[in-house]
Amino acid sequence: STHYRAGKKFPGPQALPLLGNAHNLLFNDQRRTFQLPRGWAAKYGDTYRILVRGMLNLNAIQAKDVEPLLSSPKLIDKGMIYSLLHRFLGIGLLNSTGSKWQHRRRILTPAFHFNILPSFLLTFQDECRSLVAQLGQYADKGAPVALQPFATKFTLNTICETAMGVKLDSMTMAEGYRNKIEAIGTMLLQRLMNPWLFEDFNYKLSGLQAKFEKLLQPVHAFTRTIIQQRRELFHQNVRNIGDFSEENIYTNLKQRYAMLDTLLAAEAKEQIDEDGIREEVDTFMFEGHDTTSAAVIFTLLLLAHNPDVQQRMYEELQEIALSRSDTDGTEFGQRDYNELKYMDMVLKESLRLYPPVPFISRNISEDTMFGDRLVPKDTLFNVHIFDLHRDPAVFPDPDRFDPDRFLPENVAERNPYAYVPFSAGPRNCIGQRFAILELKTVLAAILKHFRILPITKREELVFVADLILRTKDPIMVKFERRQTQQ
Ligand code: HEM
Repeated sequence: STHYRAGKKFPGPQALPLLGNAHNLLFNDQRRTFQLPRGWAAKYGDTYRILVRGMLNLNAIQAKDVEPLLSSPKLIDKGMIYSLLHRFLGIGLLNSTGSKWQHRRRILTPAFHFNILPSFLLTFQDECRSLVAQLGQYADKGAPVALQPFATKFTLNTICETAMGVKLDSMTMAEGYRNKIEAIGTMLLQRLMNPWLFEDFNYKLSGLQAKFEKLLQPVHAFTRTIIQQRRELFHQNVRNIGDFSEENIYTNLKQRYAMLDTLLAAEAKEQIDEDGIREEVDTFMFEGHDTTSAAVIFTLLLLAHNPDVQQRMYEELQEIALSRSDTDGTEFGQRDYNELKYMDMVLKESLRLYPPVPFISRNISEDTMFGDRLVPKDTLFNVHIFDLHRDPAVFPDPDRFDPDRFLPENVAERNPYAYVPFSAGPRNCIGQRFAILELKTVLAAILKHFRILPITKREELVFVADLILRTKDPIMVKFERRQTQQ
């Protein structure tokens, strides 16, 4: 077939007649499933192919093939794995395509404009105060901290308030909602790990479908209730304001702006209906919390092992605090966070080594040339961000943590597609600036109060296959109060 012939131009493990490479993929546990592509990346050192059910499956690990894929305005269809998310998220910004995606992206882009970020910053800082108080209790006891529950609670609270305008901590439903979101993640993963469960028929037969629906029901109901409550508030306000113009939505509301308000304004203009709003709100809740949580965890781990880097970040924070022109409050403003150039480099290097989204996937929607090789329509084209970020030709000694890799002069020398933690091109992460500001806020808050001491070693990390970069065992550090606090 076309796929078989096209595949011959790419290196890859031997494919068996009929089976293709199914024998390589089946019966692996999560740990081996994560390791398998790492081994292939090292062995082939170039985009490699596998054949699954007669379909060509290409795996890019270098900028030269990532660039034409991600920069293309045409190759924007997501891979089939994303269809597992349909029942949960509907077909929203993350997994829609074509004109629907374009329309939604146009509606939602203003919600992430840099003018909006300051209102989100207030929420980040509220949640940081609560996080620092919790970590302080562990510091005082000298007890180790397993980072995941703290980081996830922080990011889920933050996204709930910024996307939906709901403070989770104030609600009895909060724990329940958090637990269900986590259980949904676990079930999605279970399905991902067992390809025979991909078929809806098999999923139903296994009894898992019913269990999944039972989890989804209250989560969807929660989102729907929030939308209805917020719609009432929104229309009360808008009646006063008199129109739906953008500056009114963002600046004149009595309550803090939430992304949902942008969707409600679009609804009032009949650009989206209630199910559409729910799709987008659930998408933000899903995409916006686990990713950022992973970034918090791995950055703290790296800092625990690099006290000199912590010290430099701490000094930078003090420098900015001293040089501030707007001394109206004690908290940093958006401009102050923008000045944290060294912290920025540290974060970038952390997202290089531990990209929260280690893997993305596209369905090639038309025959396309990659260099001198034809990639036929309906090829599944994966980008292994984890391996791309460890290309030794671009990042020498790739496992070494070195923020200087992101000095402007070093960045200038690289192909920008060699480093894509937020993807790139038309389908890049809409929440990128939001995430970076959130990460800077939480790092600043933690470094101001604590030294981070190591417990888990980097060499001990055992990664497991998942939608988000995750380890088999908890990642632990210790927090120690700084003597001098300002
Ligand atoms: C460190 C944190 C984050 C990382 C590493 C990250 C990474 C990514 C990546 C790699 C993609 C491309 C996915 C693909 O091609 O399938 C993406 C898309 C997306 N992200 Fe993020 N993300 C982060 C935070 C966020 C936040 C905070 C939000 C929302 C508030 C968000 C919302 C989205 C959405 C809606 C998309 C789909 C965009 C589209 O297809 O038009 N992300 N993200």
